Amino acid sequence: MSVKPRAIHFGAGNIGRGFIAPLLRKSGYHIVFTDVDKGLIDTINEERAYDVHILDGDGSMDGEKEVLEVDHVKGVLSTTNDLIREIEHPKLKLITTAVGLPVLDKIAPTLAKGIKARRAAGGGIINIIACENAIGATAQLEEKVRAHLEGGDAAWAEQHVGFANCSVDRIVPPFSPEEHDADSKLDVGVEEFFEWIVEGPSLKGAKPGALDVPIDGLALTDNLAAYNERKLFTLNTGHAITAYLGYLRGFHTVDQSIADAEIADIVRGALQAESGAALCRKHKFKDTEHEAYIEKIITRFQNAAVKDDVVRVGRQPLRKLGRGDRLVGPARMCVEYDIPVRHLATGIAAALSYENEEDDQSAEMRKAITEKGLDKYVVELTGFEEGSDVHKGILKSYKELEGWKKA
Ligand SMILES: NC(=O)C1=CN([C@@H]2O[C@H](COP(=O)(O)OP(=O)(O)OC[C@H]3O[C@@H](n4cnc5c(N)ncnc54)[C@H](O)[C@@H]3O)[C@@H](O)[C@H]2O)C=CC1
Ligand SMILES: O=P(O)(O)OC[C@H]1O[C@](O)(CO)[C@@H](O)[C@@H]1O
Repeated sequence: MSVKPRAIHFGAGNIGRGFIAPLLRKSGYHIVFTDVDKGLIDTINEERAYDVHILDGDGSMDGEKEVLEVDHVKGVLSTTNDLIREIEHPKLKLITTAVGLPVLDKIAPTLAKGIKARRAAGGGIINIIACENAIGATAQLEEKVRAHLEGGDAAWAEQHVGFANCSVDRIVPPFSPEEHDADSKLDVGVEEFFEWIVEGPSLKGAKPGALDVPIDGLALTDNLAAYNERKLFTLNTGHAITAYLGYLRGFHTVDQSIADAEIADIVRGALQAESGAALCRKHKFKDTEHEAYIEKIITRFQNAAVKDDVVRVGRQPLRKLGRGDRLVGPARMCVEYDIPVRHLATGIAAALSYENEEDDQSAEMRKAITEKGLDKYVVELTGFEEGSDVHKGILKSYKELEGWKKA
């Protein structure tokens, strides 16, 4: 008897359609997208399929290397009871999310309601994986879901719902169907590279530590912390620095920015001698392998076919300046290992210099710098003491970058 497993994916956006769904579909899952965007859900239900354009080409086919179809998809609005019925569905095996970290708060009550309904319907085990750019995103979601469960429901969830953290890596910027002569506005453009690493021991199922229906392209690990930090403090660190410095220089895309020799030197300096050195010390990555990992990432930034906007990559600078996030996080790790952080300090200063009225966090940051003064604000944001080497380095770079703005 065929299994026909089902998966619900929260957030039918770029990562959902361009990364998670294609892998699930290839592995035999039927995908139910759920989103707050009614227009998007209606389109999914009208079209039932879309194409994923692999943007790693040589310039022929508009920079496209391959086009892959994702079919058998449907959509339900996340604000309706249809979603609860989907969570009850006996063939449901997996729930994934890619909605943005702050949105996990909003979906947690719905997930808890769905879990209660699944228990009442006599449903079986499911696993939940939050595919967001943050360390421990699923653990954060789990805590929020559990806050809405009590008594028998909480005990049932303990036995029947696995919450597994993961690291997700694929560059999926907004895609223009018109530019690519694409058939559907659901189509999405992605780089060829992807990496999805999931914490195996947290998964529940017939075989502990594994999914009952394995996903081709998903790797399991019992050491997620290392891969999570490797990805966030390399890909995201380099990407953010490239974006903020590029923005200051007036570039529009990541590939334009990384083609600037000075920017590329700063990014390499931050990733190799600083975050890379700390990551290798902490997680015992081999130097040569880590160097190759960095170089592969720089090649990915150079991919002109994805046309990744620096404004997208730099979005929400205050989140990116969080103490555990991609800029301050690796700098703090370097300090722990006595590694000087000249280039990371420049990256932090570039984020602090980000001036884009259309980004609420940029506006909030500019206001705070004016009201509190940069010295104090850097202490508040980063936790680095006033007068420490890193603190001084950030202030010095911030001044130097003022010259970039005028250039
Ligand atoms: N785009 C990328 O290259 C990558 C993104 N990520 C992470 O994936 C997450 C999603 O990013 P994108 O796909 O780029 O964003 P996106 O904006 O393209 O998609 C997010 C989707 O979530 C939906 N949504 C918002 N609130 C919702 C709610 N309450 N319930 C259900 N759906 C809701 C939105 O309507 C939208 O369709 C973020 O955490 C991002 O950091 C991670 C790796 C790569
Ligand atoms: O999605 P965020 O966290 O705002 O950051 C953008 C980053 O996420 C990615 O979309 C994928 O990791 C990168 O392109 C970029 O570094």
